[in-house]
Amino acid sequence: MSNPLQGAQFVLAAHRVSQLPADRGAEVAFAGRSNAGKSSALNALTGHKGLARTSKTPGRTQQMVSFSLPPYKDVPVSRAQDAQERLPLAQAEGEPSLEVRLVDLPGYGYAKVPQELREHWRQEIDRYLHQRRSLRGVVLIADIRHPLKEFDRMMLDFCFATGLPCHLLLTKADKLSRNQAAQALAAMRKSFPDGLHATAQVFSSTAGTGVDEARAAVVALLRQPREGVHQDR
Ligand SMILES: Nc1nc2c(ncn2[C@@H]2O[C@H](COP(=O)(O)OP(=O)(O)OP(=O)(O)O)[C@@H](O)[C@H]2O)c(=O)[nH]1
Repeated sequence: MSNPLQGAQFVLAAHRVSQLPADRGAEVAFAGRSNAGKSSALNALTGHKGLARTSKTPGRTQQMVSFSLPPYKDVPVSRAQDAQERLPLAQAEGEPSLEVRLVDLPGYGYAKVPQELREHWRQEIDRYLHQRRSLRGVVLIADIRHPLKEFDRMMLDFCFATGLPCHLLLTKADKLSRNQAAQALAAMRKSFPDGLHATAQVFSSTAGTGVDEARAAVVALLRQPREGVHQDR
């Protein structure tokens, strides 16, 4: 299967939402606690090993990092058809281009990050989720071996409250047997409240488990019409 997320390129790393690329087109944010495996997942999904830095030291991702999918960047509307054949997007009327981005949000919850910086990111992530009009959905990455933590719950609560779609990657599945992983997934799905616009899957960057499914989920999020997302975000 060809990779619809191939060719992702680093655009910029931002310390504030205001420093991110212009808020147009469509983007999907990758969120998760520090060390959950977010950078590894981004690398696996884009098929680009060195795209997001991976680290054995938790807390490395302390910036919002924006990646573009080049074929759709600055595609004039006259060529929209071409681009849509490759990654059909719900294009808002008057949209100047088909910019598509993935955004790596800072890993949350690493104890060694100074309190001041943690508070900064709590505020910026909140601002990002509430204000970013091009945001079509969130990929939440969590370690399949552990129950969801406060940050993960907050993210799901936010999605529930605003109607923002979420796809949960239960990663590091290679650390469990297939049966254990399936049970963890079933339990997770069961815990979703009715009305939460969320999907979940088993994933492993190391073993390549669930990569095609996750790519399809990201494309599905990018294709969400803007109206599908609650207007009061
Ligand atoms: N076994 C296993 N290890 C993984 C997997 N994904 C990531 N890891 C390991 O988990 C650690 C953290 O991975 P990262 O991808 O850097 O995690 P992150 O969430 O980006 O971390 P922060 O930079 O703290 O935000 C590294 O040692 C990875 O090698 C996986 O699917 N299986």
